[in-house]
Amino acid sequence: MNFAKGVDLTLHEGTPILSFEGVTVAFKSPGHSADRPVLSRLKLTVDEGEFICLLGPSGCGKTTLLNCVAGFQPYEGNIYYNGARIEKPGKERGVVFQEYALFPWFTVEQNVEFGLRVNGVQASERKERARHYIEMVGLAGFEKHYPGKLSGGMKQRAGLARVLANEPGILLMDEPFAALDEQTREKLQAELLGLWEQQRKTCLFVTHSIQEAVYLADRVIVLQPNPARIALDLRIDLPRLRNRHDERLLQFQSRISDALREGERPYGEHLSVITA
Ligand SMILES: Nc1ncnc2c1ncn2[C@@H]1O[C@H](COP(=O)(O)OP(=O)(O)OP(=O)(O)O)[C@@H](O)[C@H]1O
Repeated sequence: MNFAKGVDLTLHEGTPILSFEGVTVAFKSPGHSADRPVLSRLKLTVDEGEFICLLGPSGCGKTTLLNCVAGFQPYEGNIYYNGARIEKPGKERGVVFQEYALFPWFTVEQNVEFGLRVNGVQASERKERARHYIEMVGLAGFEKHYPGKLSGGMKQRAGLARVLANEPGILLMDEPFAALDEQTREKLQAELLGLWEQQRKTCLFVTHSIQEAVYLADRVIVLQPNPARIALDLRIDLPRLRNRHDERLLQFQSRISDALREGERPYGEHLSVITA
């Protein structure tokens, strides 16, 4: 796999690709007659090629937001991807889950080919694309292995290859490395940036780790709950690959940590919305 050592990957096109306009999602809440809003009139714009990390306390609505973009979650308001309102799932929006989402009875190769088969891609192209993406994520030689024989990191590589093979324009990643040990997680973070350098796909990446967010993102967005609001929208304007001990990275971490703590104050004590 290609690594992006020393290359400035911070620049992006600056063209909006994804926009949220007044997005509201409310769920039934036990014991309450009215639905409880998780997202309320949320506004957000994402530029093409931008790598965004979403952080926020558990239950604040990160997955709900991602699910809306994936087309899994009905919502009020509008979310436009590439000019079209998102109404349902589409192969231009690829989702990478924490739990790998591999079929245990399929080999790596068959898992990677699965989405292509569903989308009617011809056998010869399926084989070629599977080979290409399996190699890209560093799993060449493991094509015939079943997921049960792979480590957590390898499973997530296979999960990534499966999504990349559909050649989506945007990657929606919901805590994809959360289940991995720290060493593997750090390795995959660097590898993901290597892939991102090659492909420059827009990424929306949910994480609970401040360190992961500042290492990966162009922009870190901190959400606060009830309903989700953007408490911080912070641009991490440092070249990649970043040194995890860089003083500037630590300063970004402490701003994010402050924004997360802000939500722990009793209602009414909040400062106004902070932006970078
Ligand atoms: N289908 C649903 N029906 C009812 N409530 C739901 C549903 N999906 C999510 N919720 C509620 O909406 C809120 C936001 O959930 P969501 O999973 O988006 O949060 P999150 O920020 O991703 O949390 P975590 O960090 O723990 O994964 C939670 O209170 C959750 O219980």
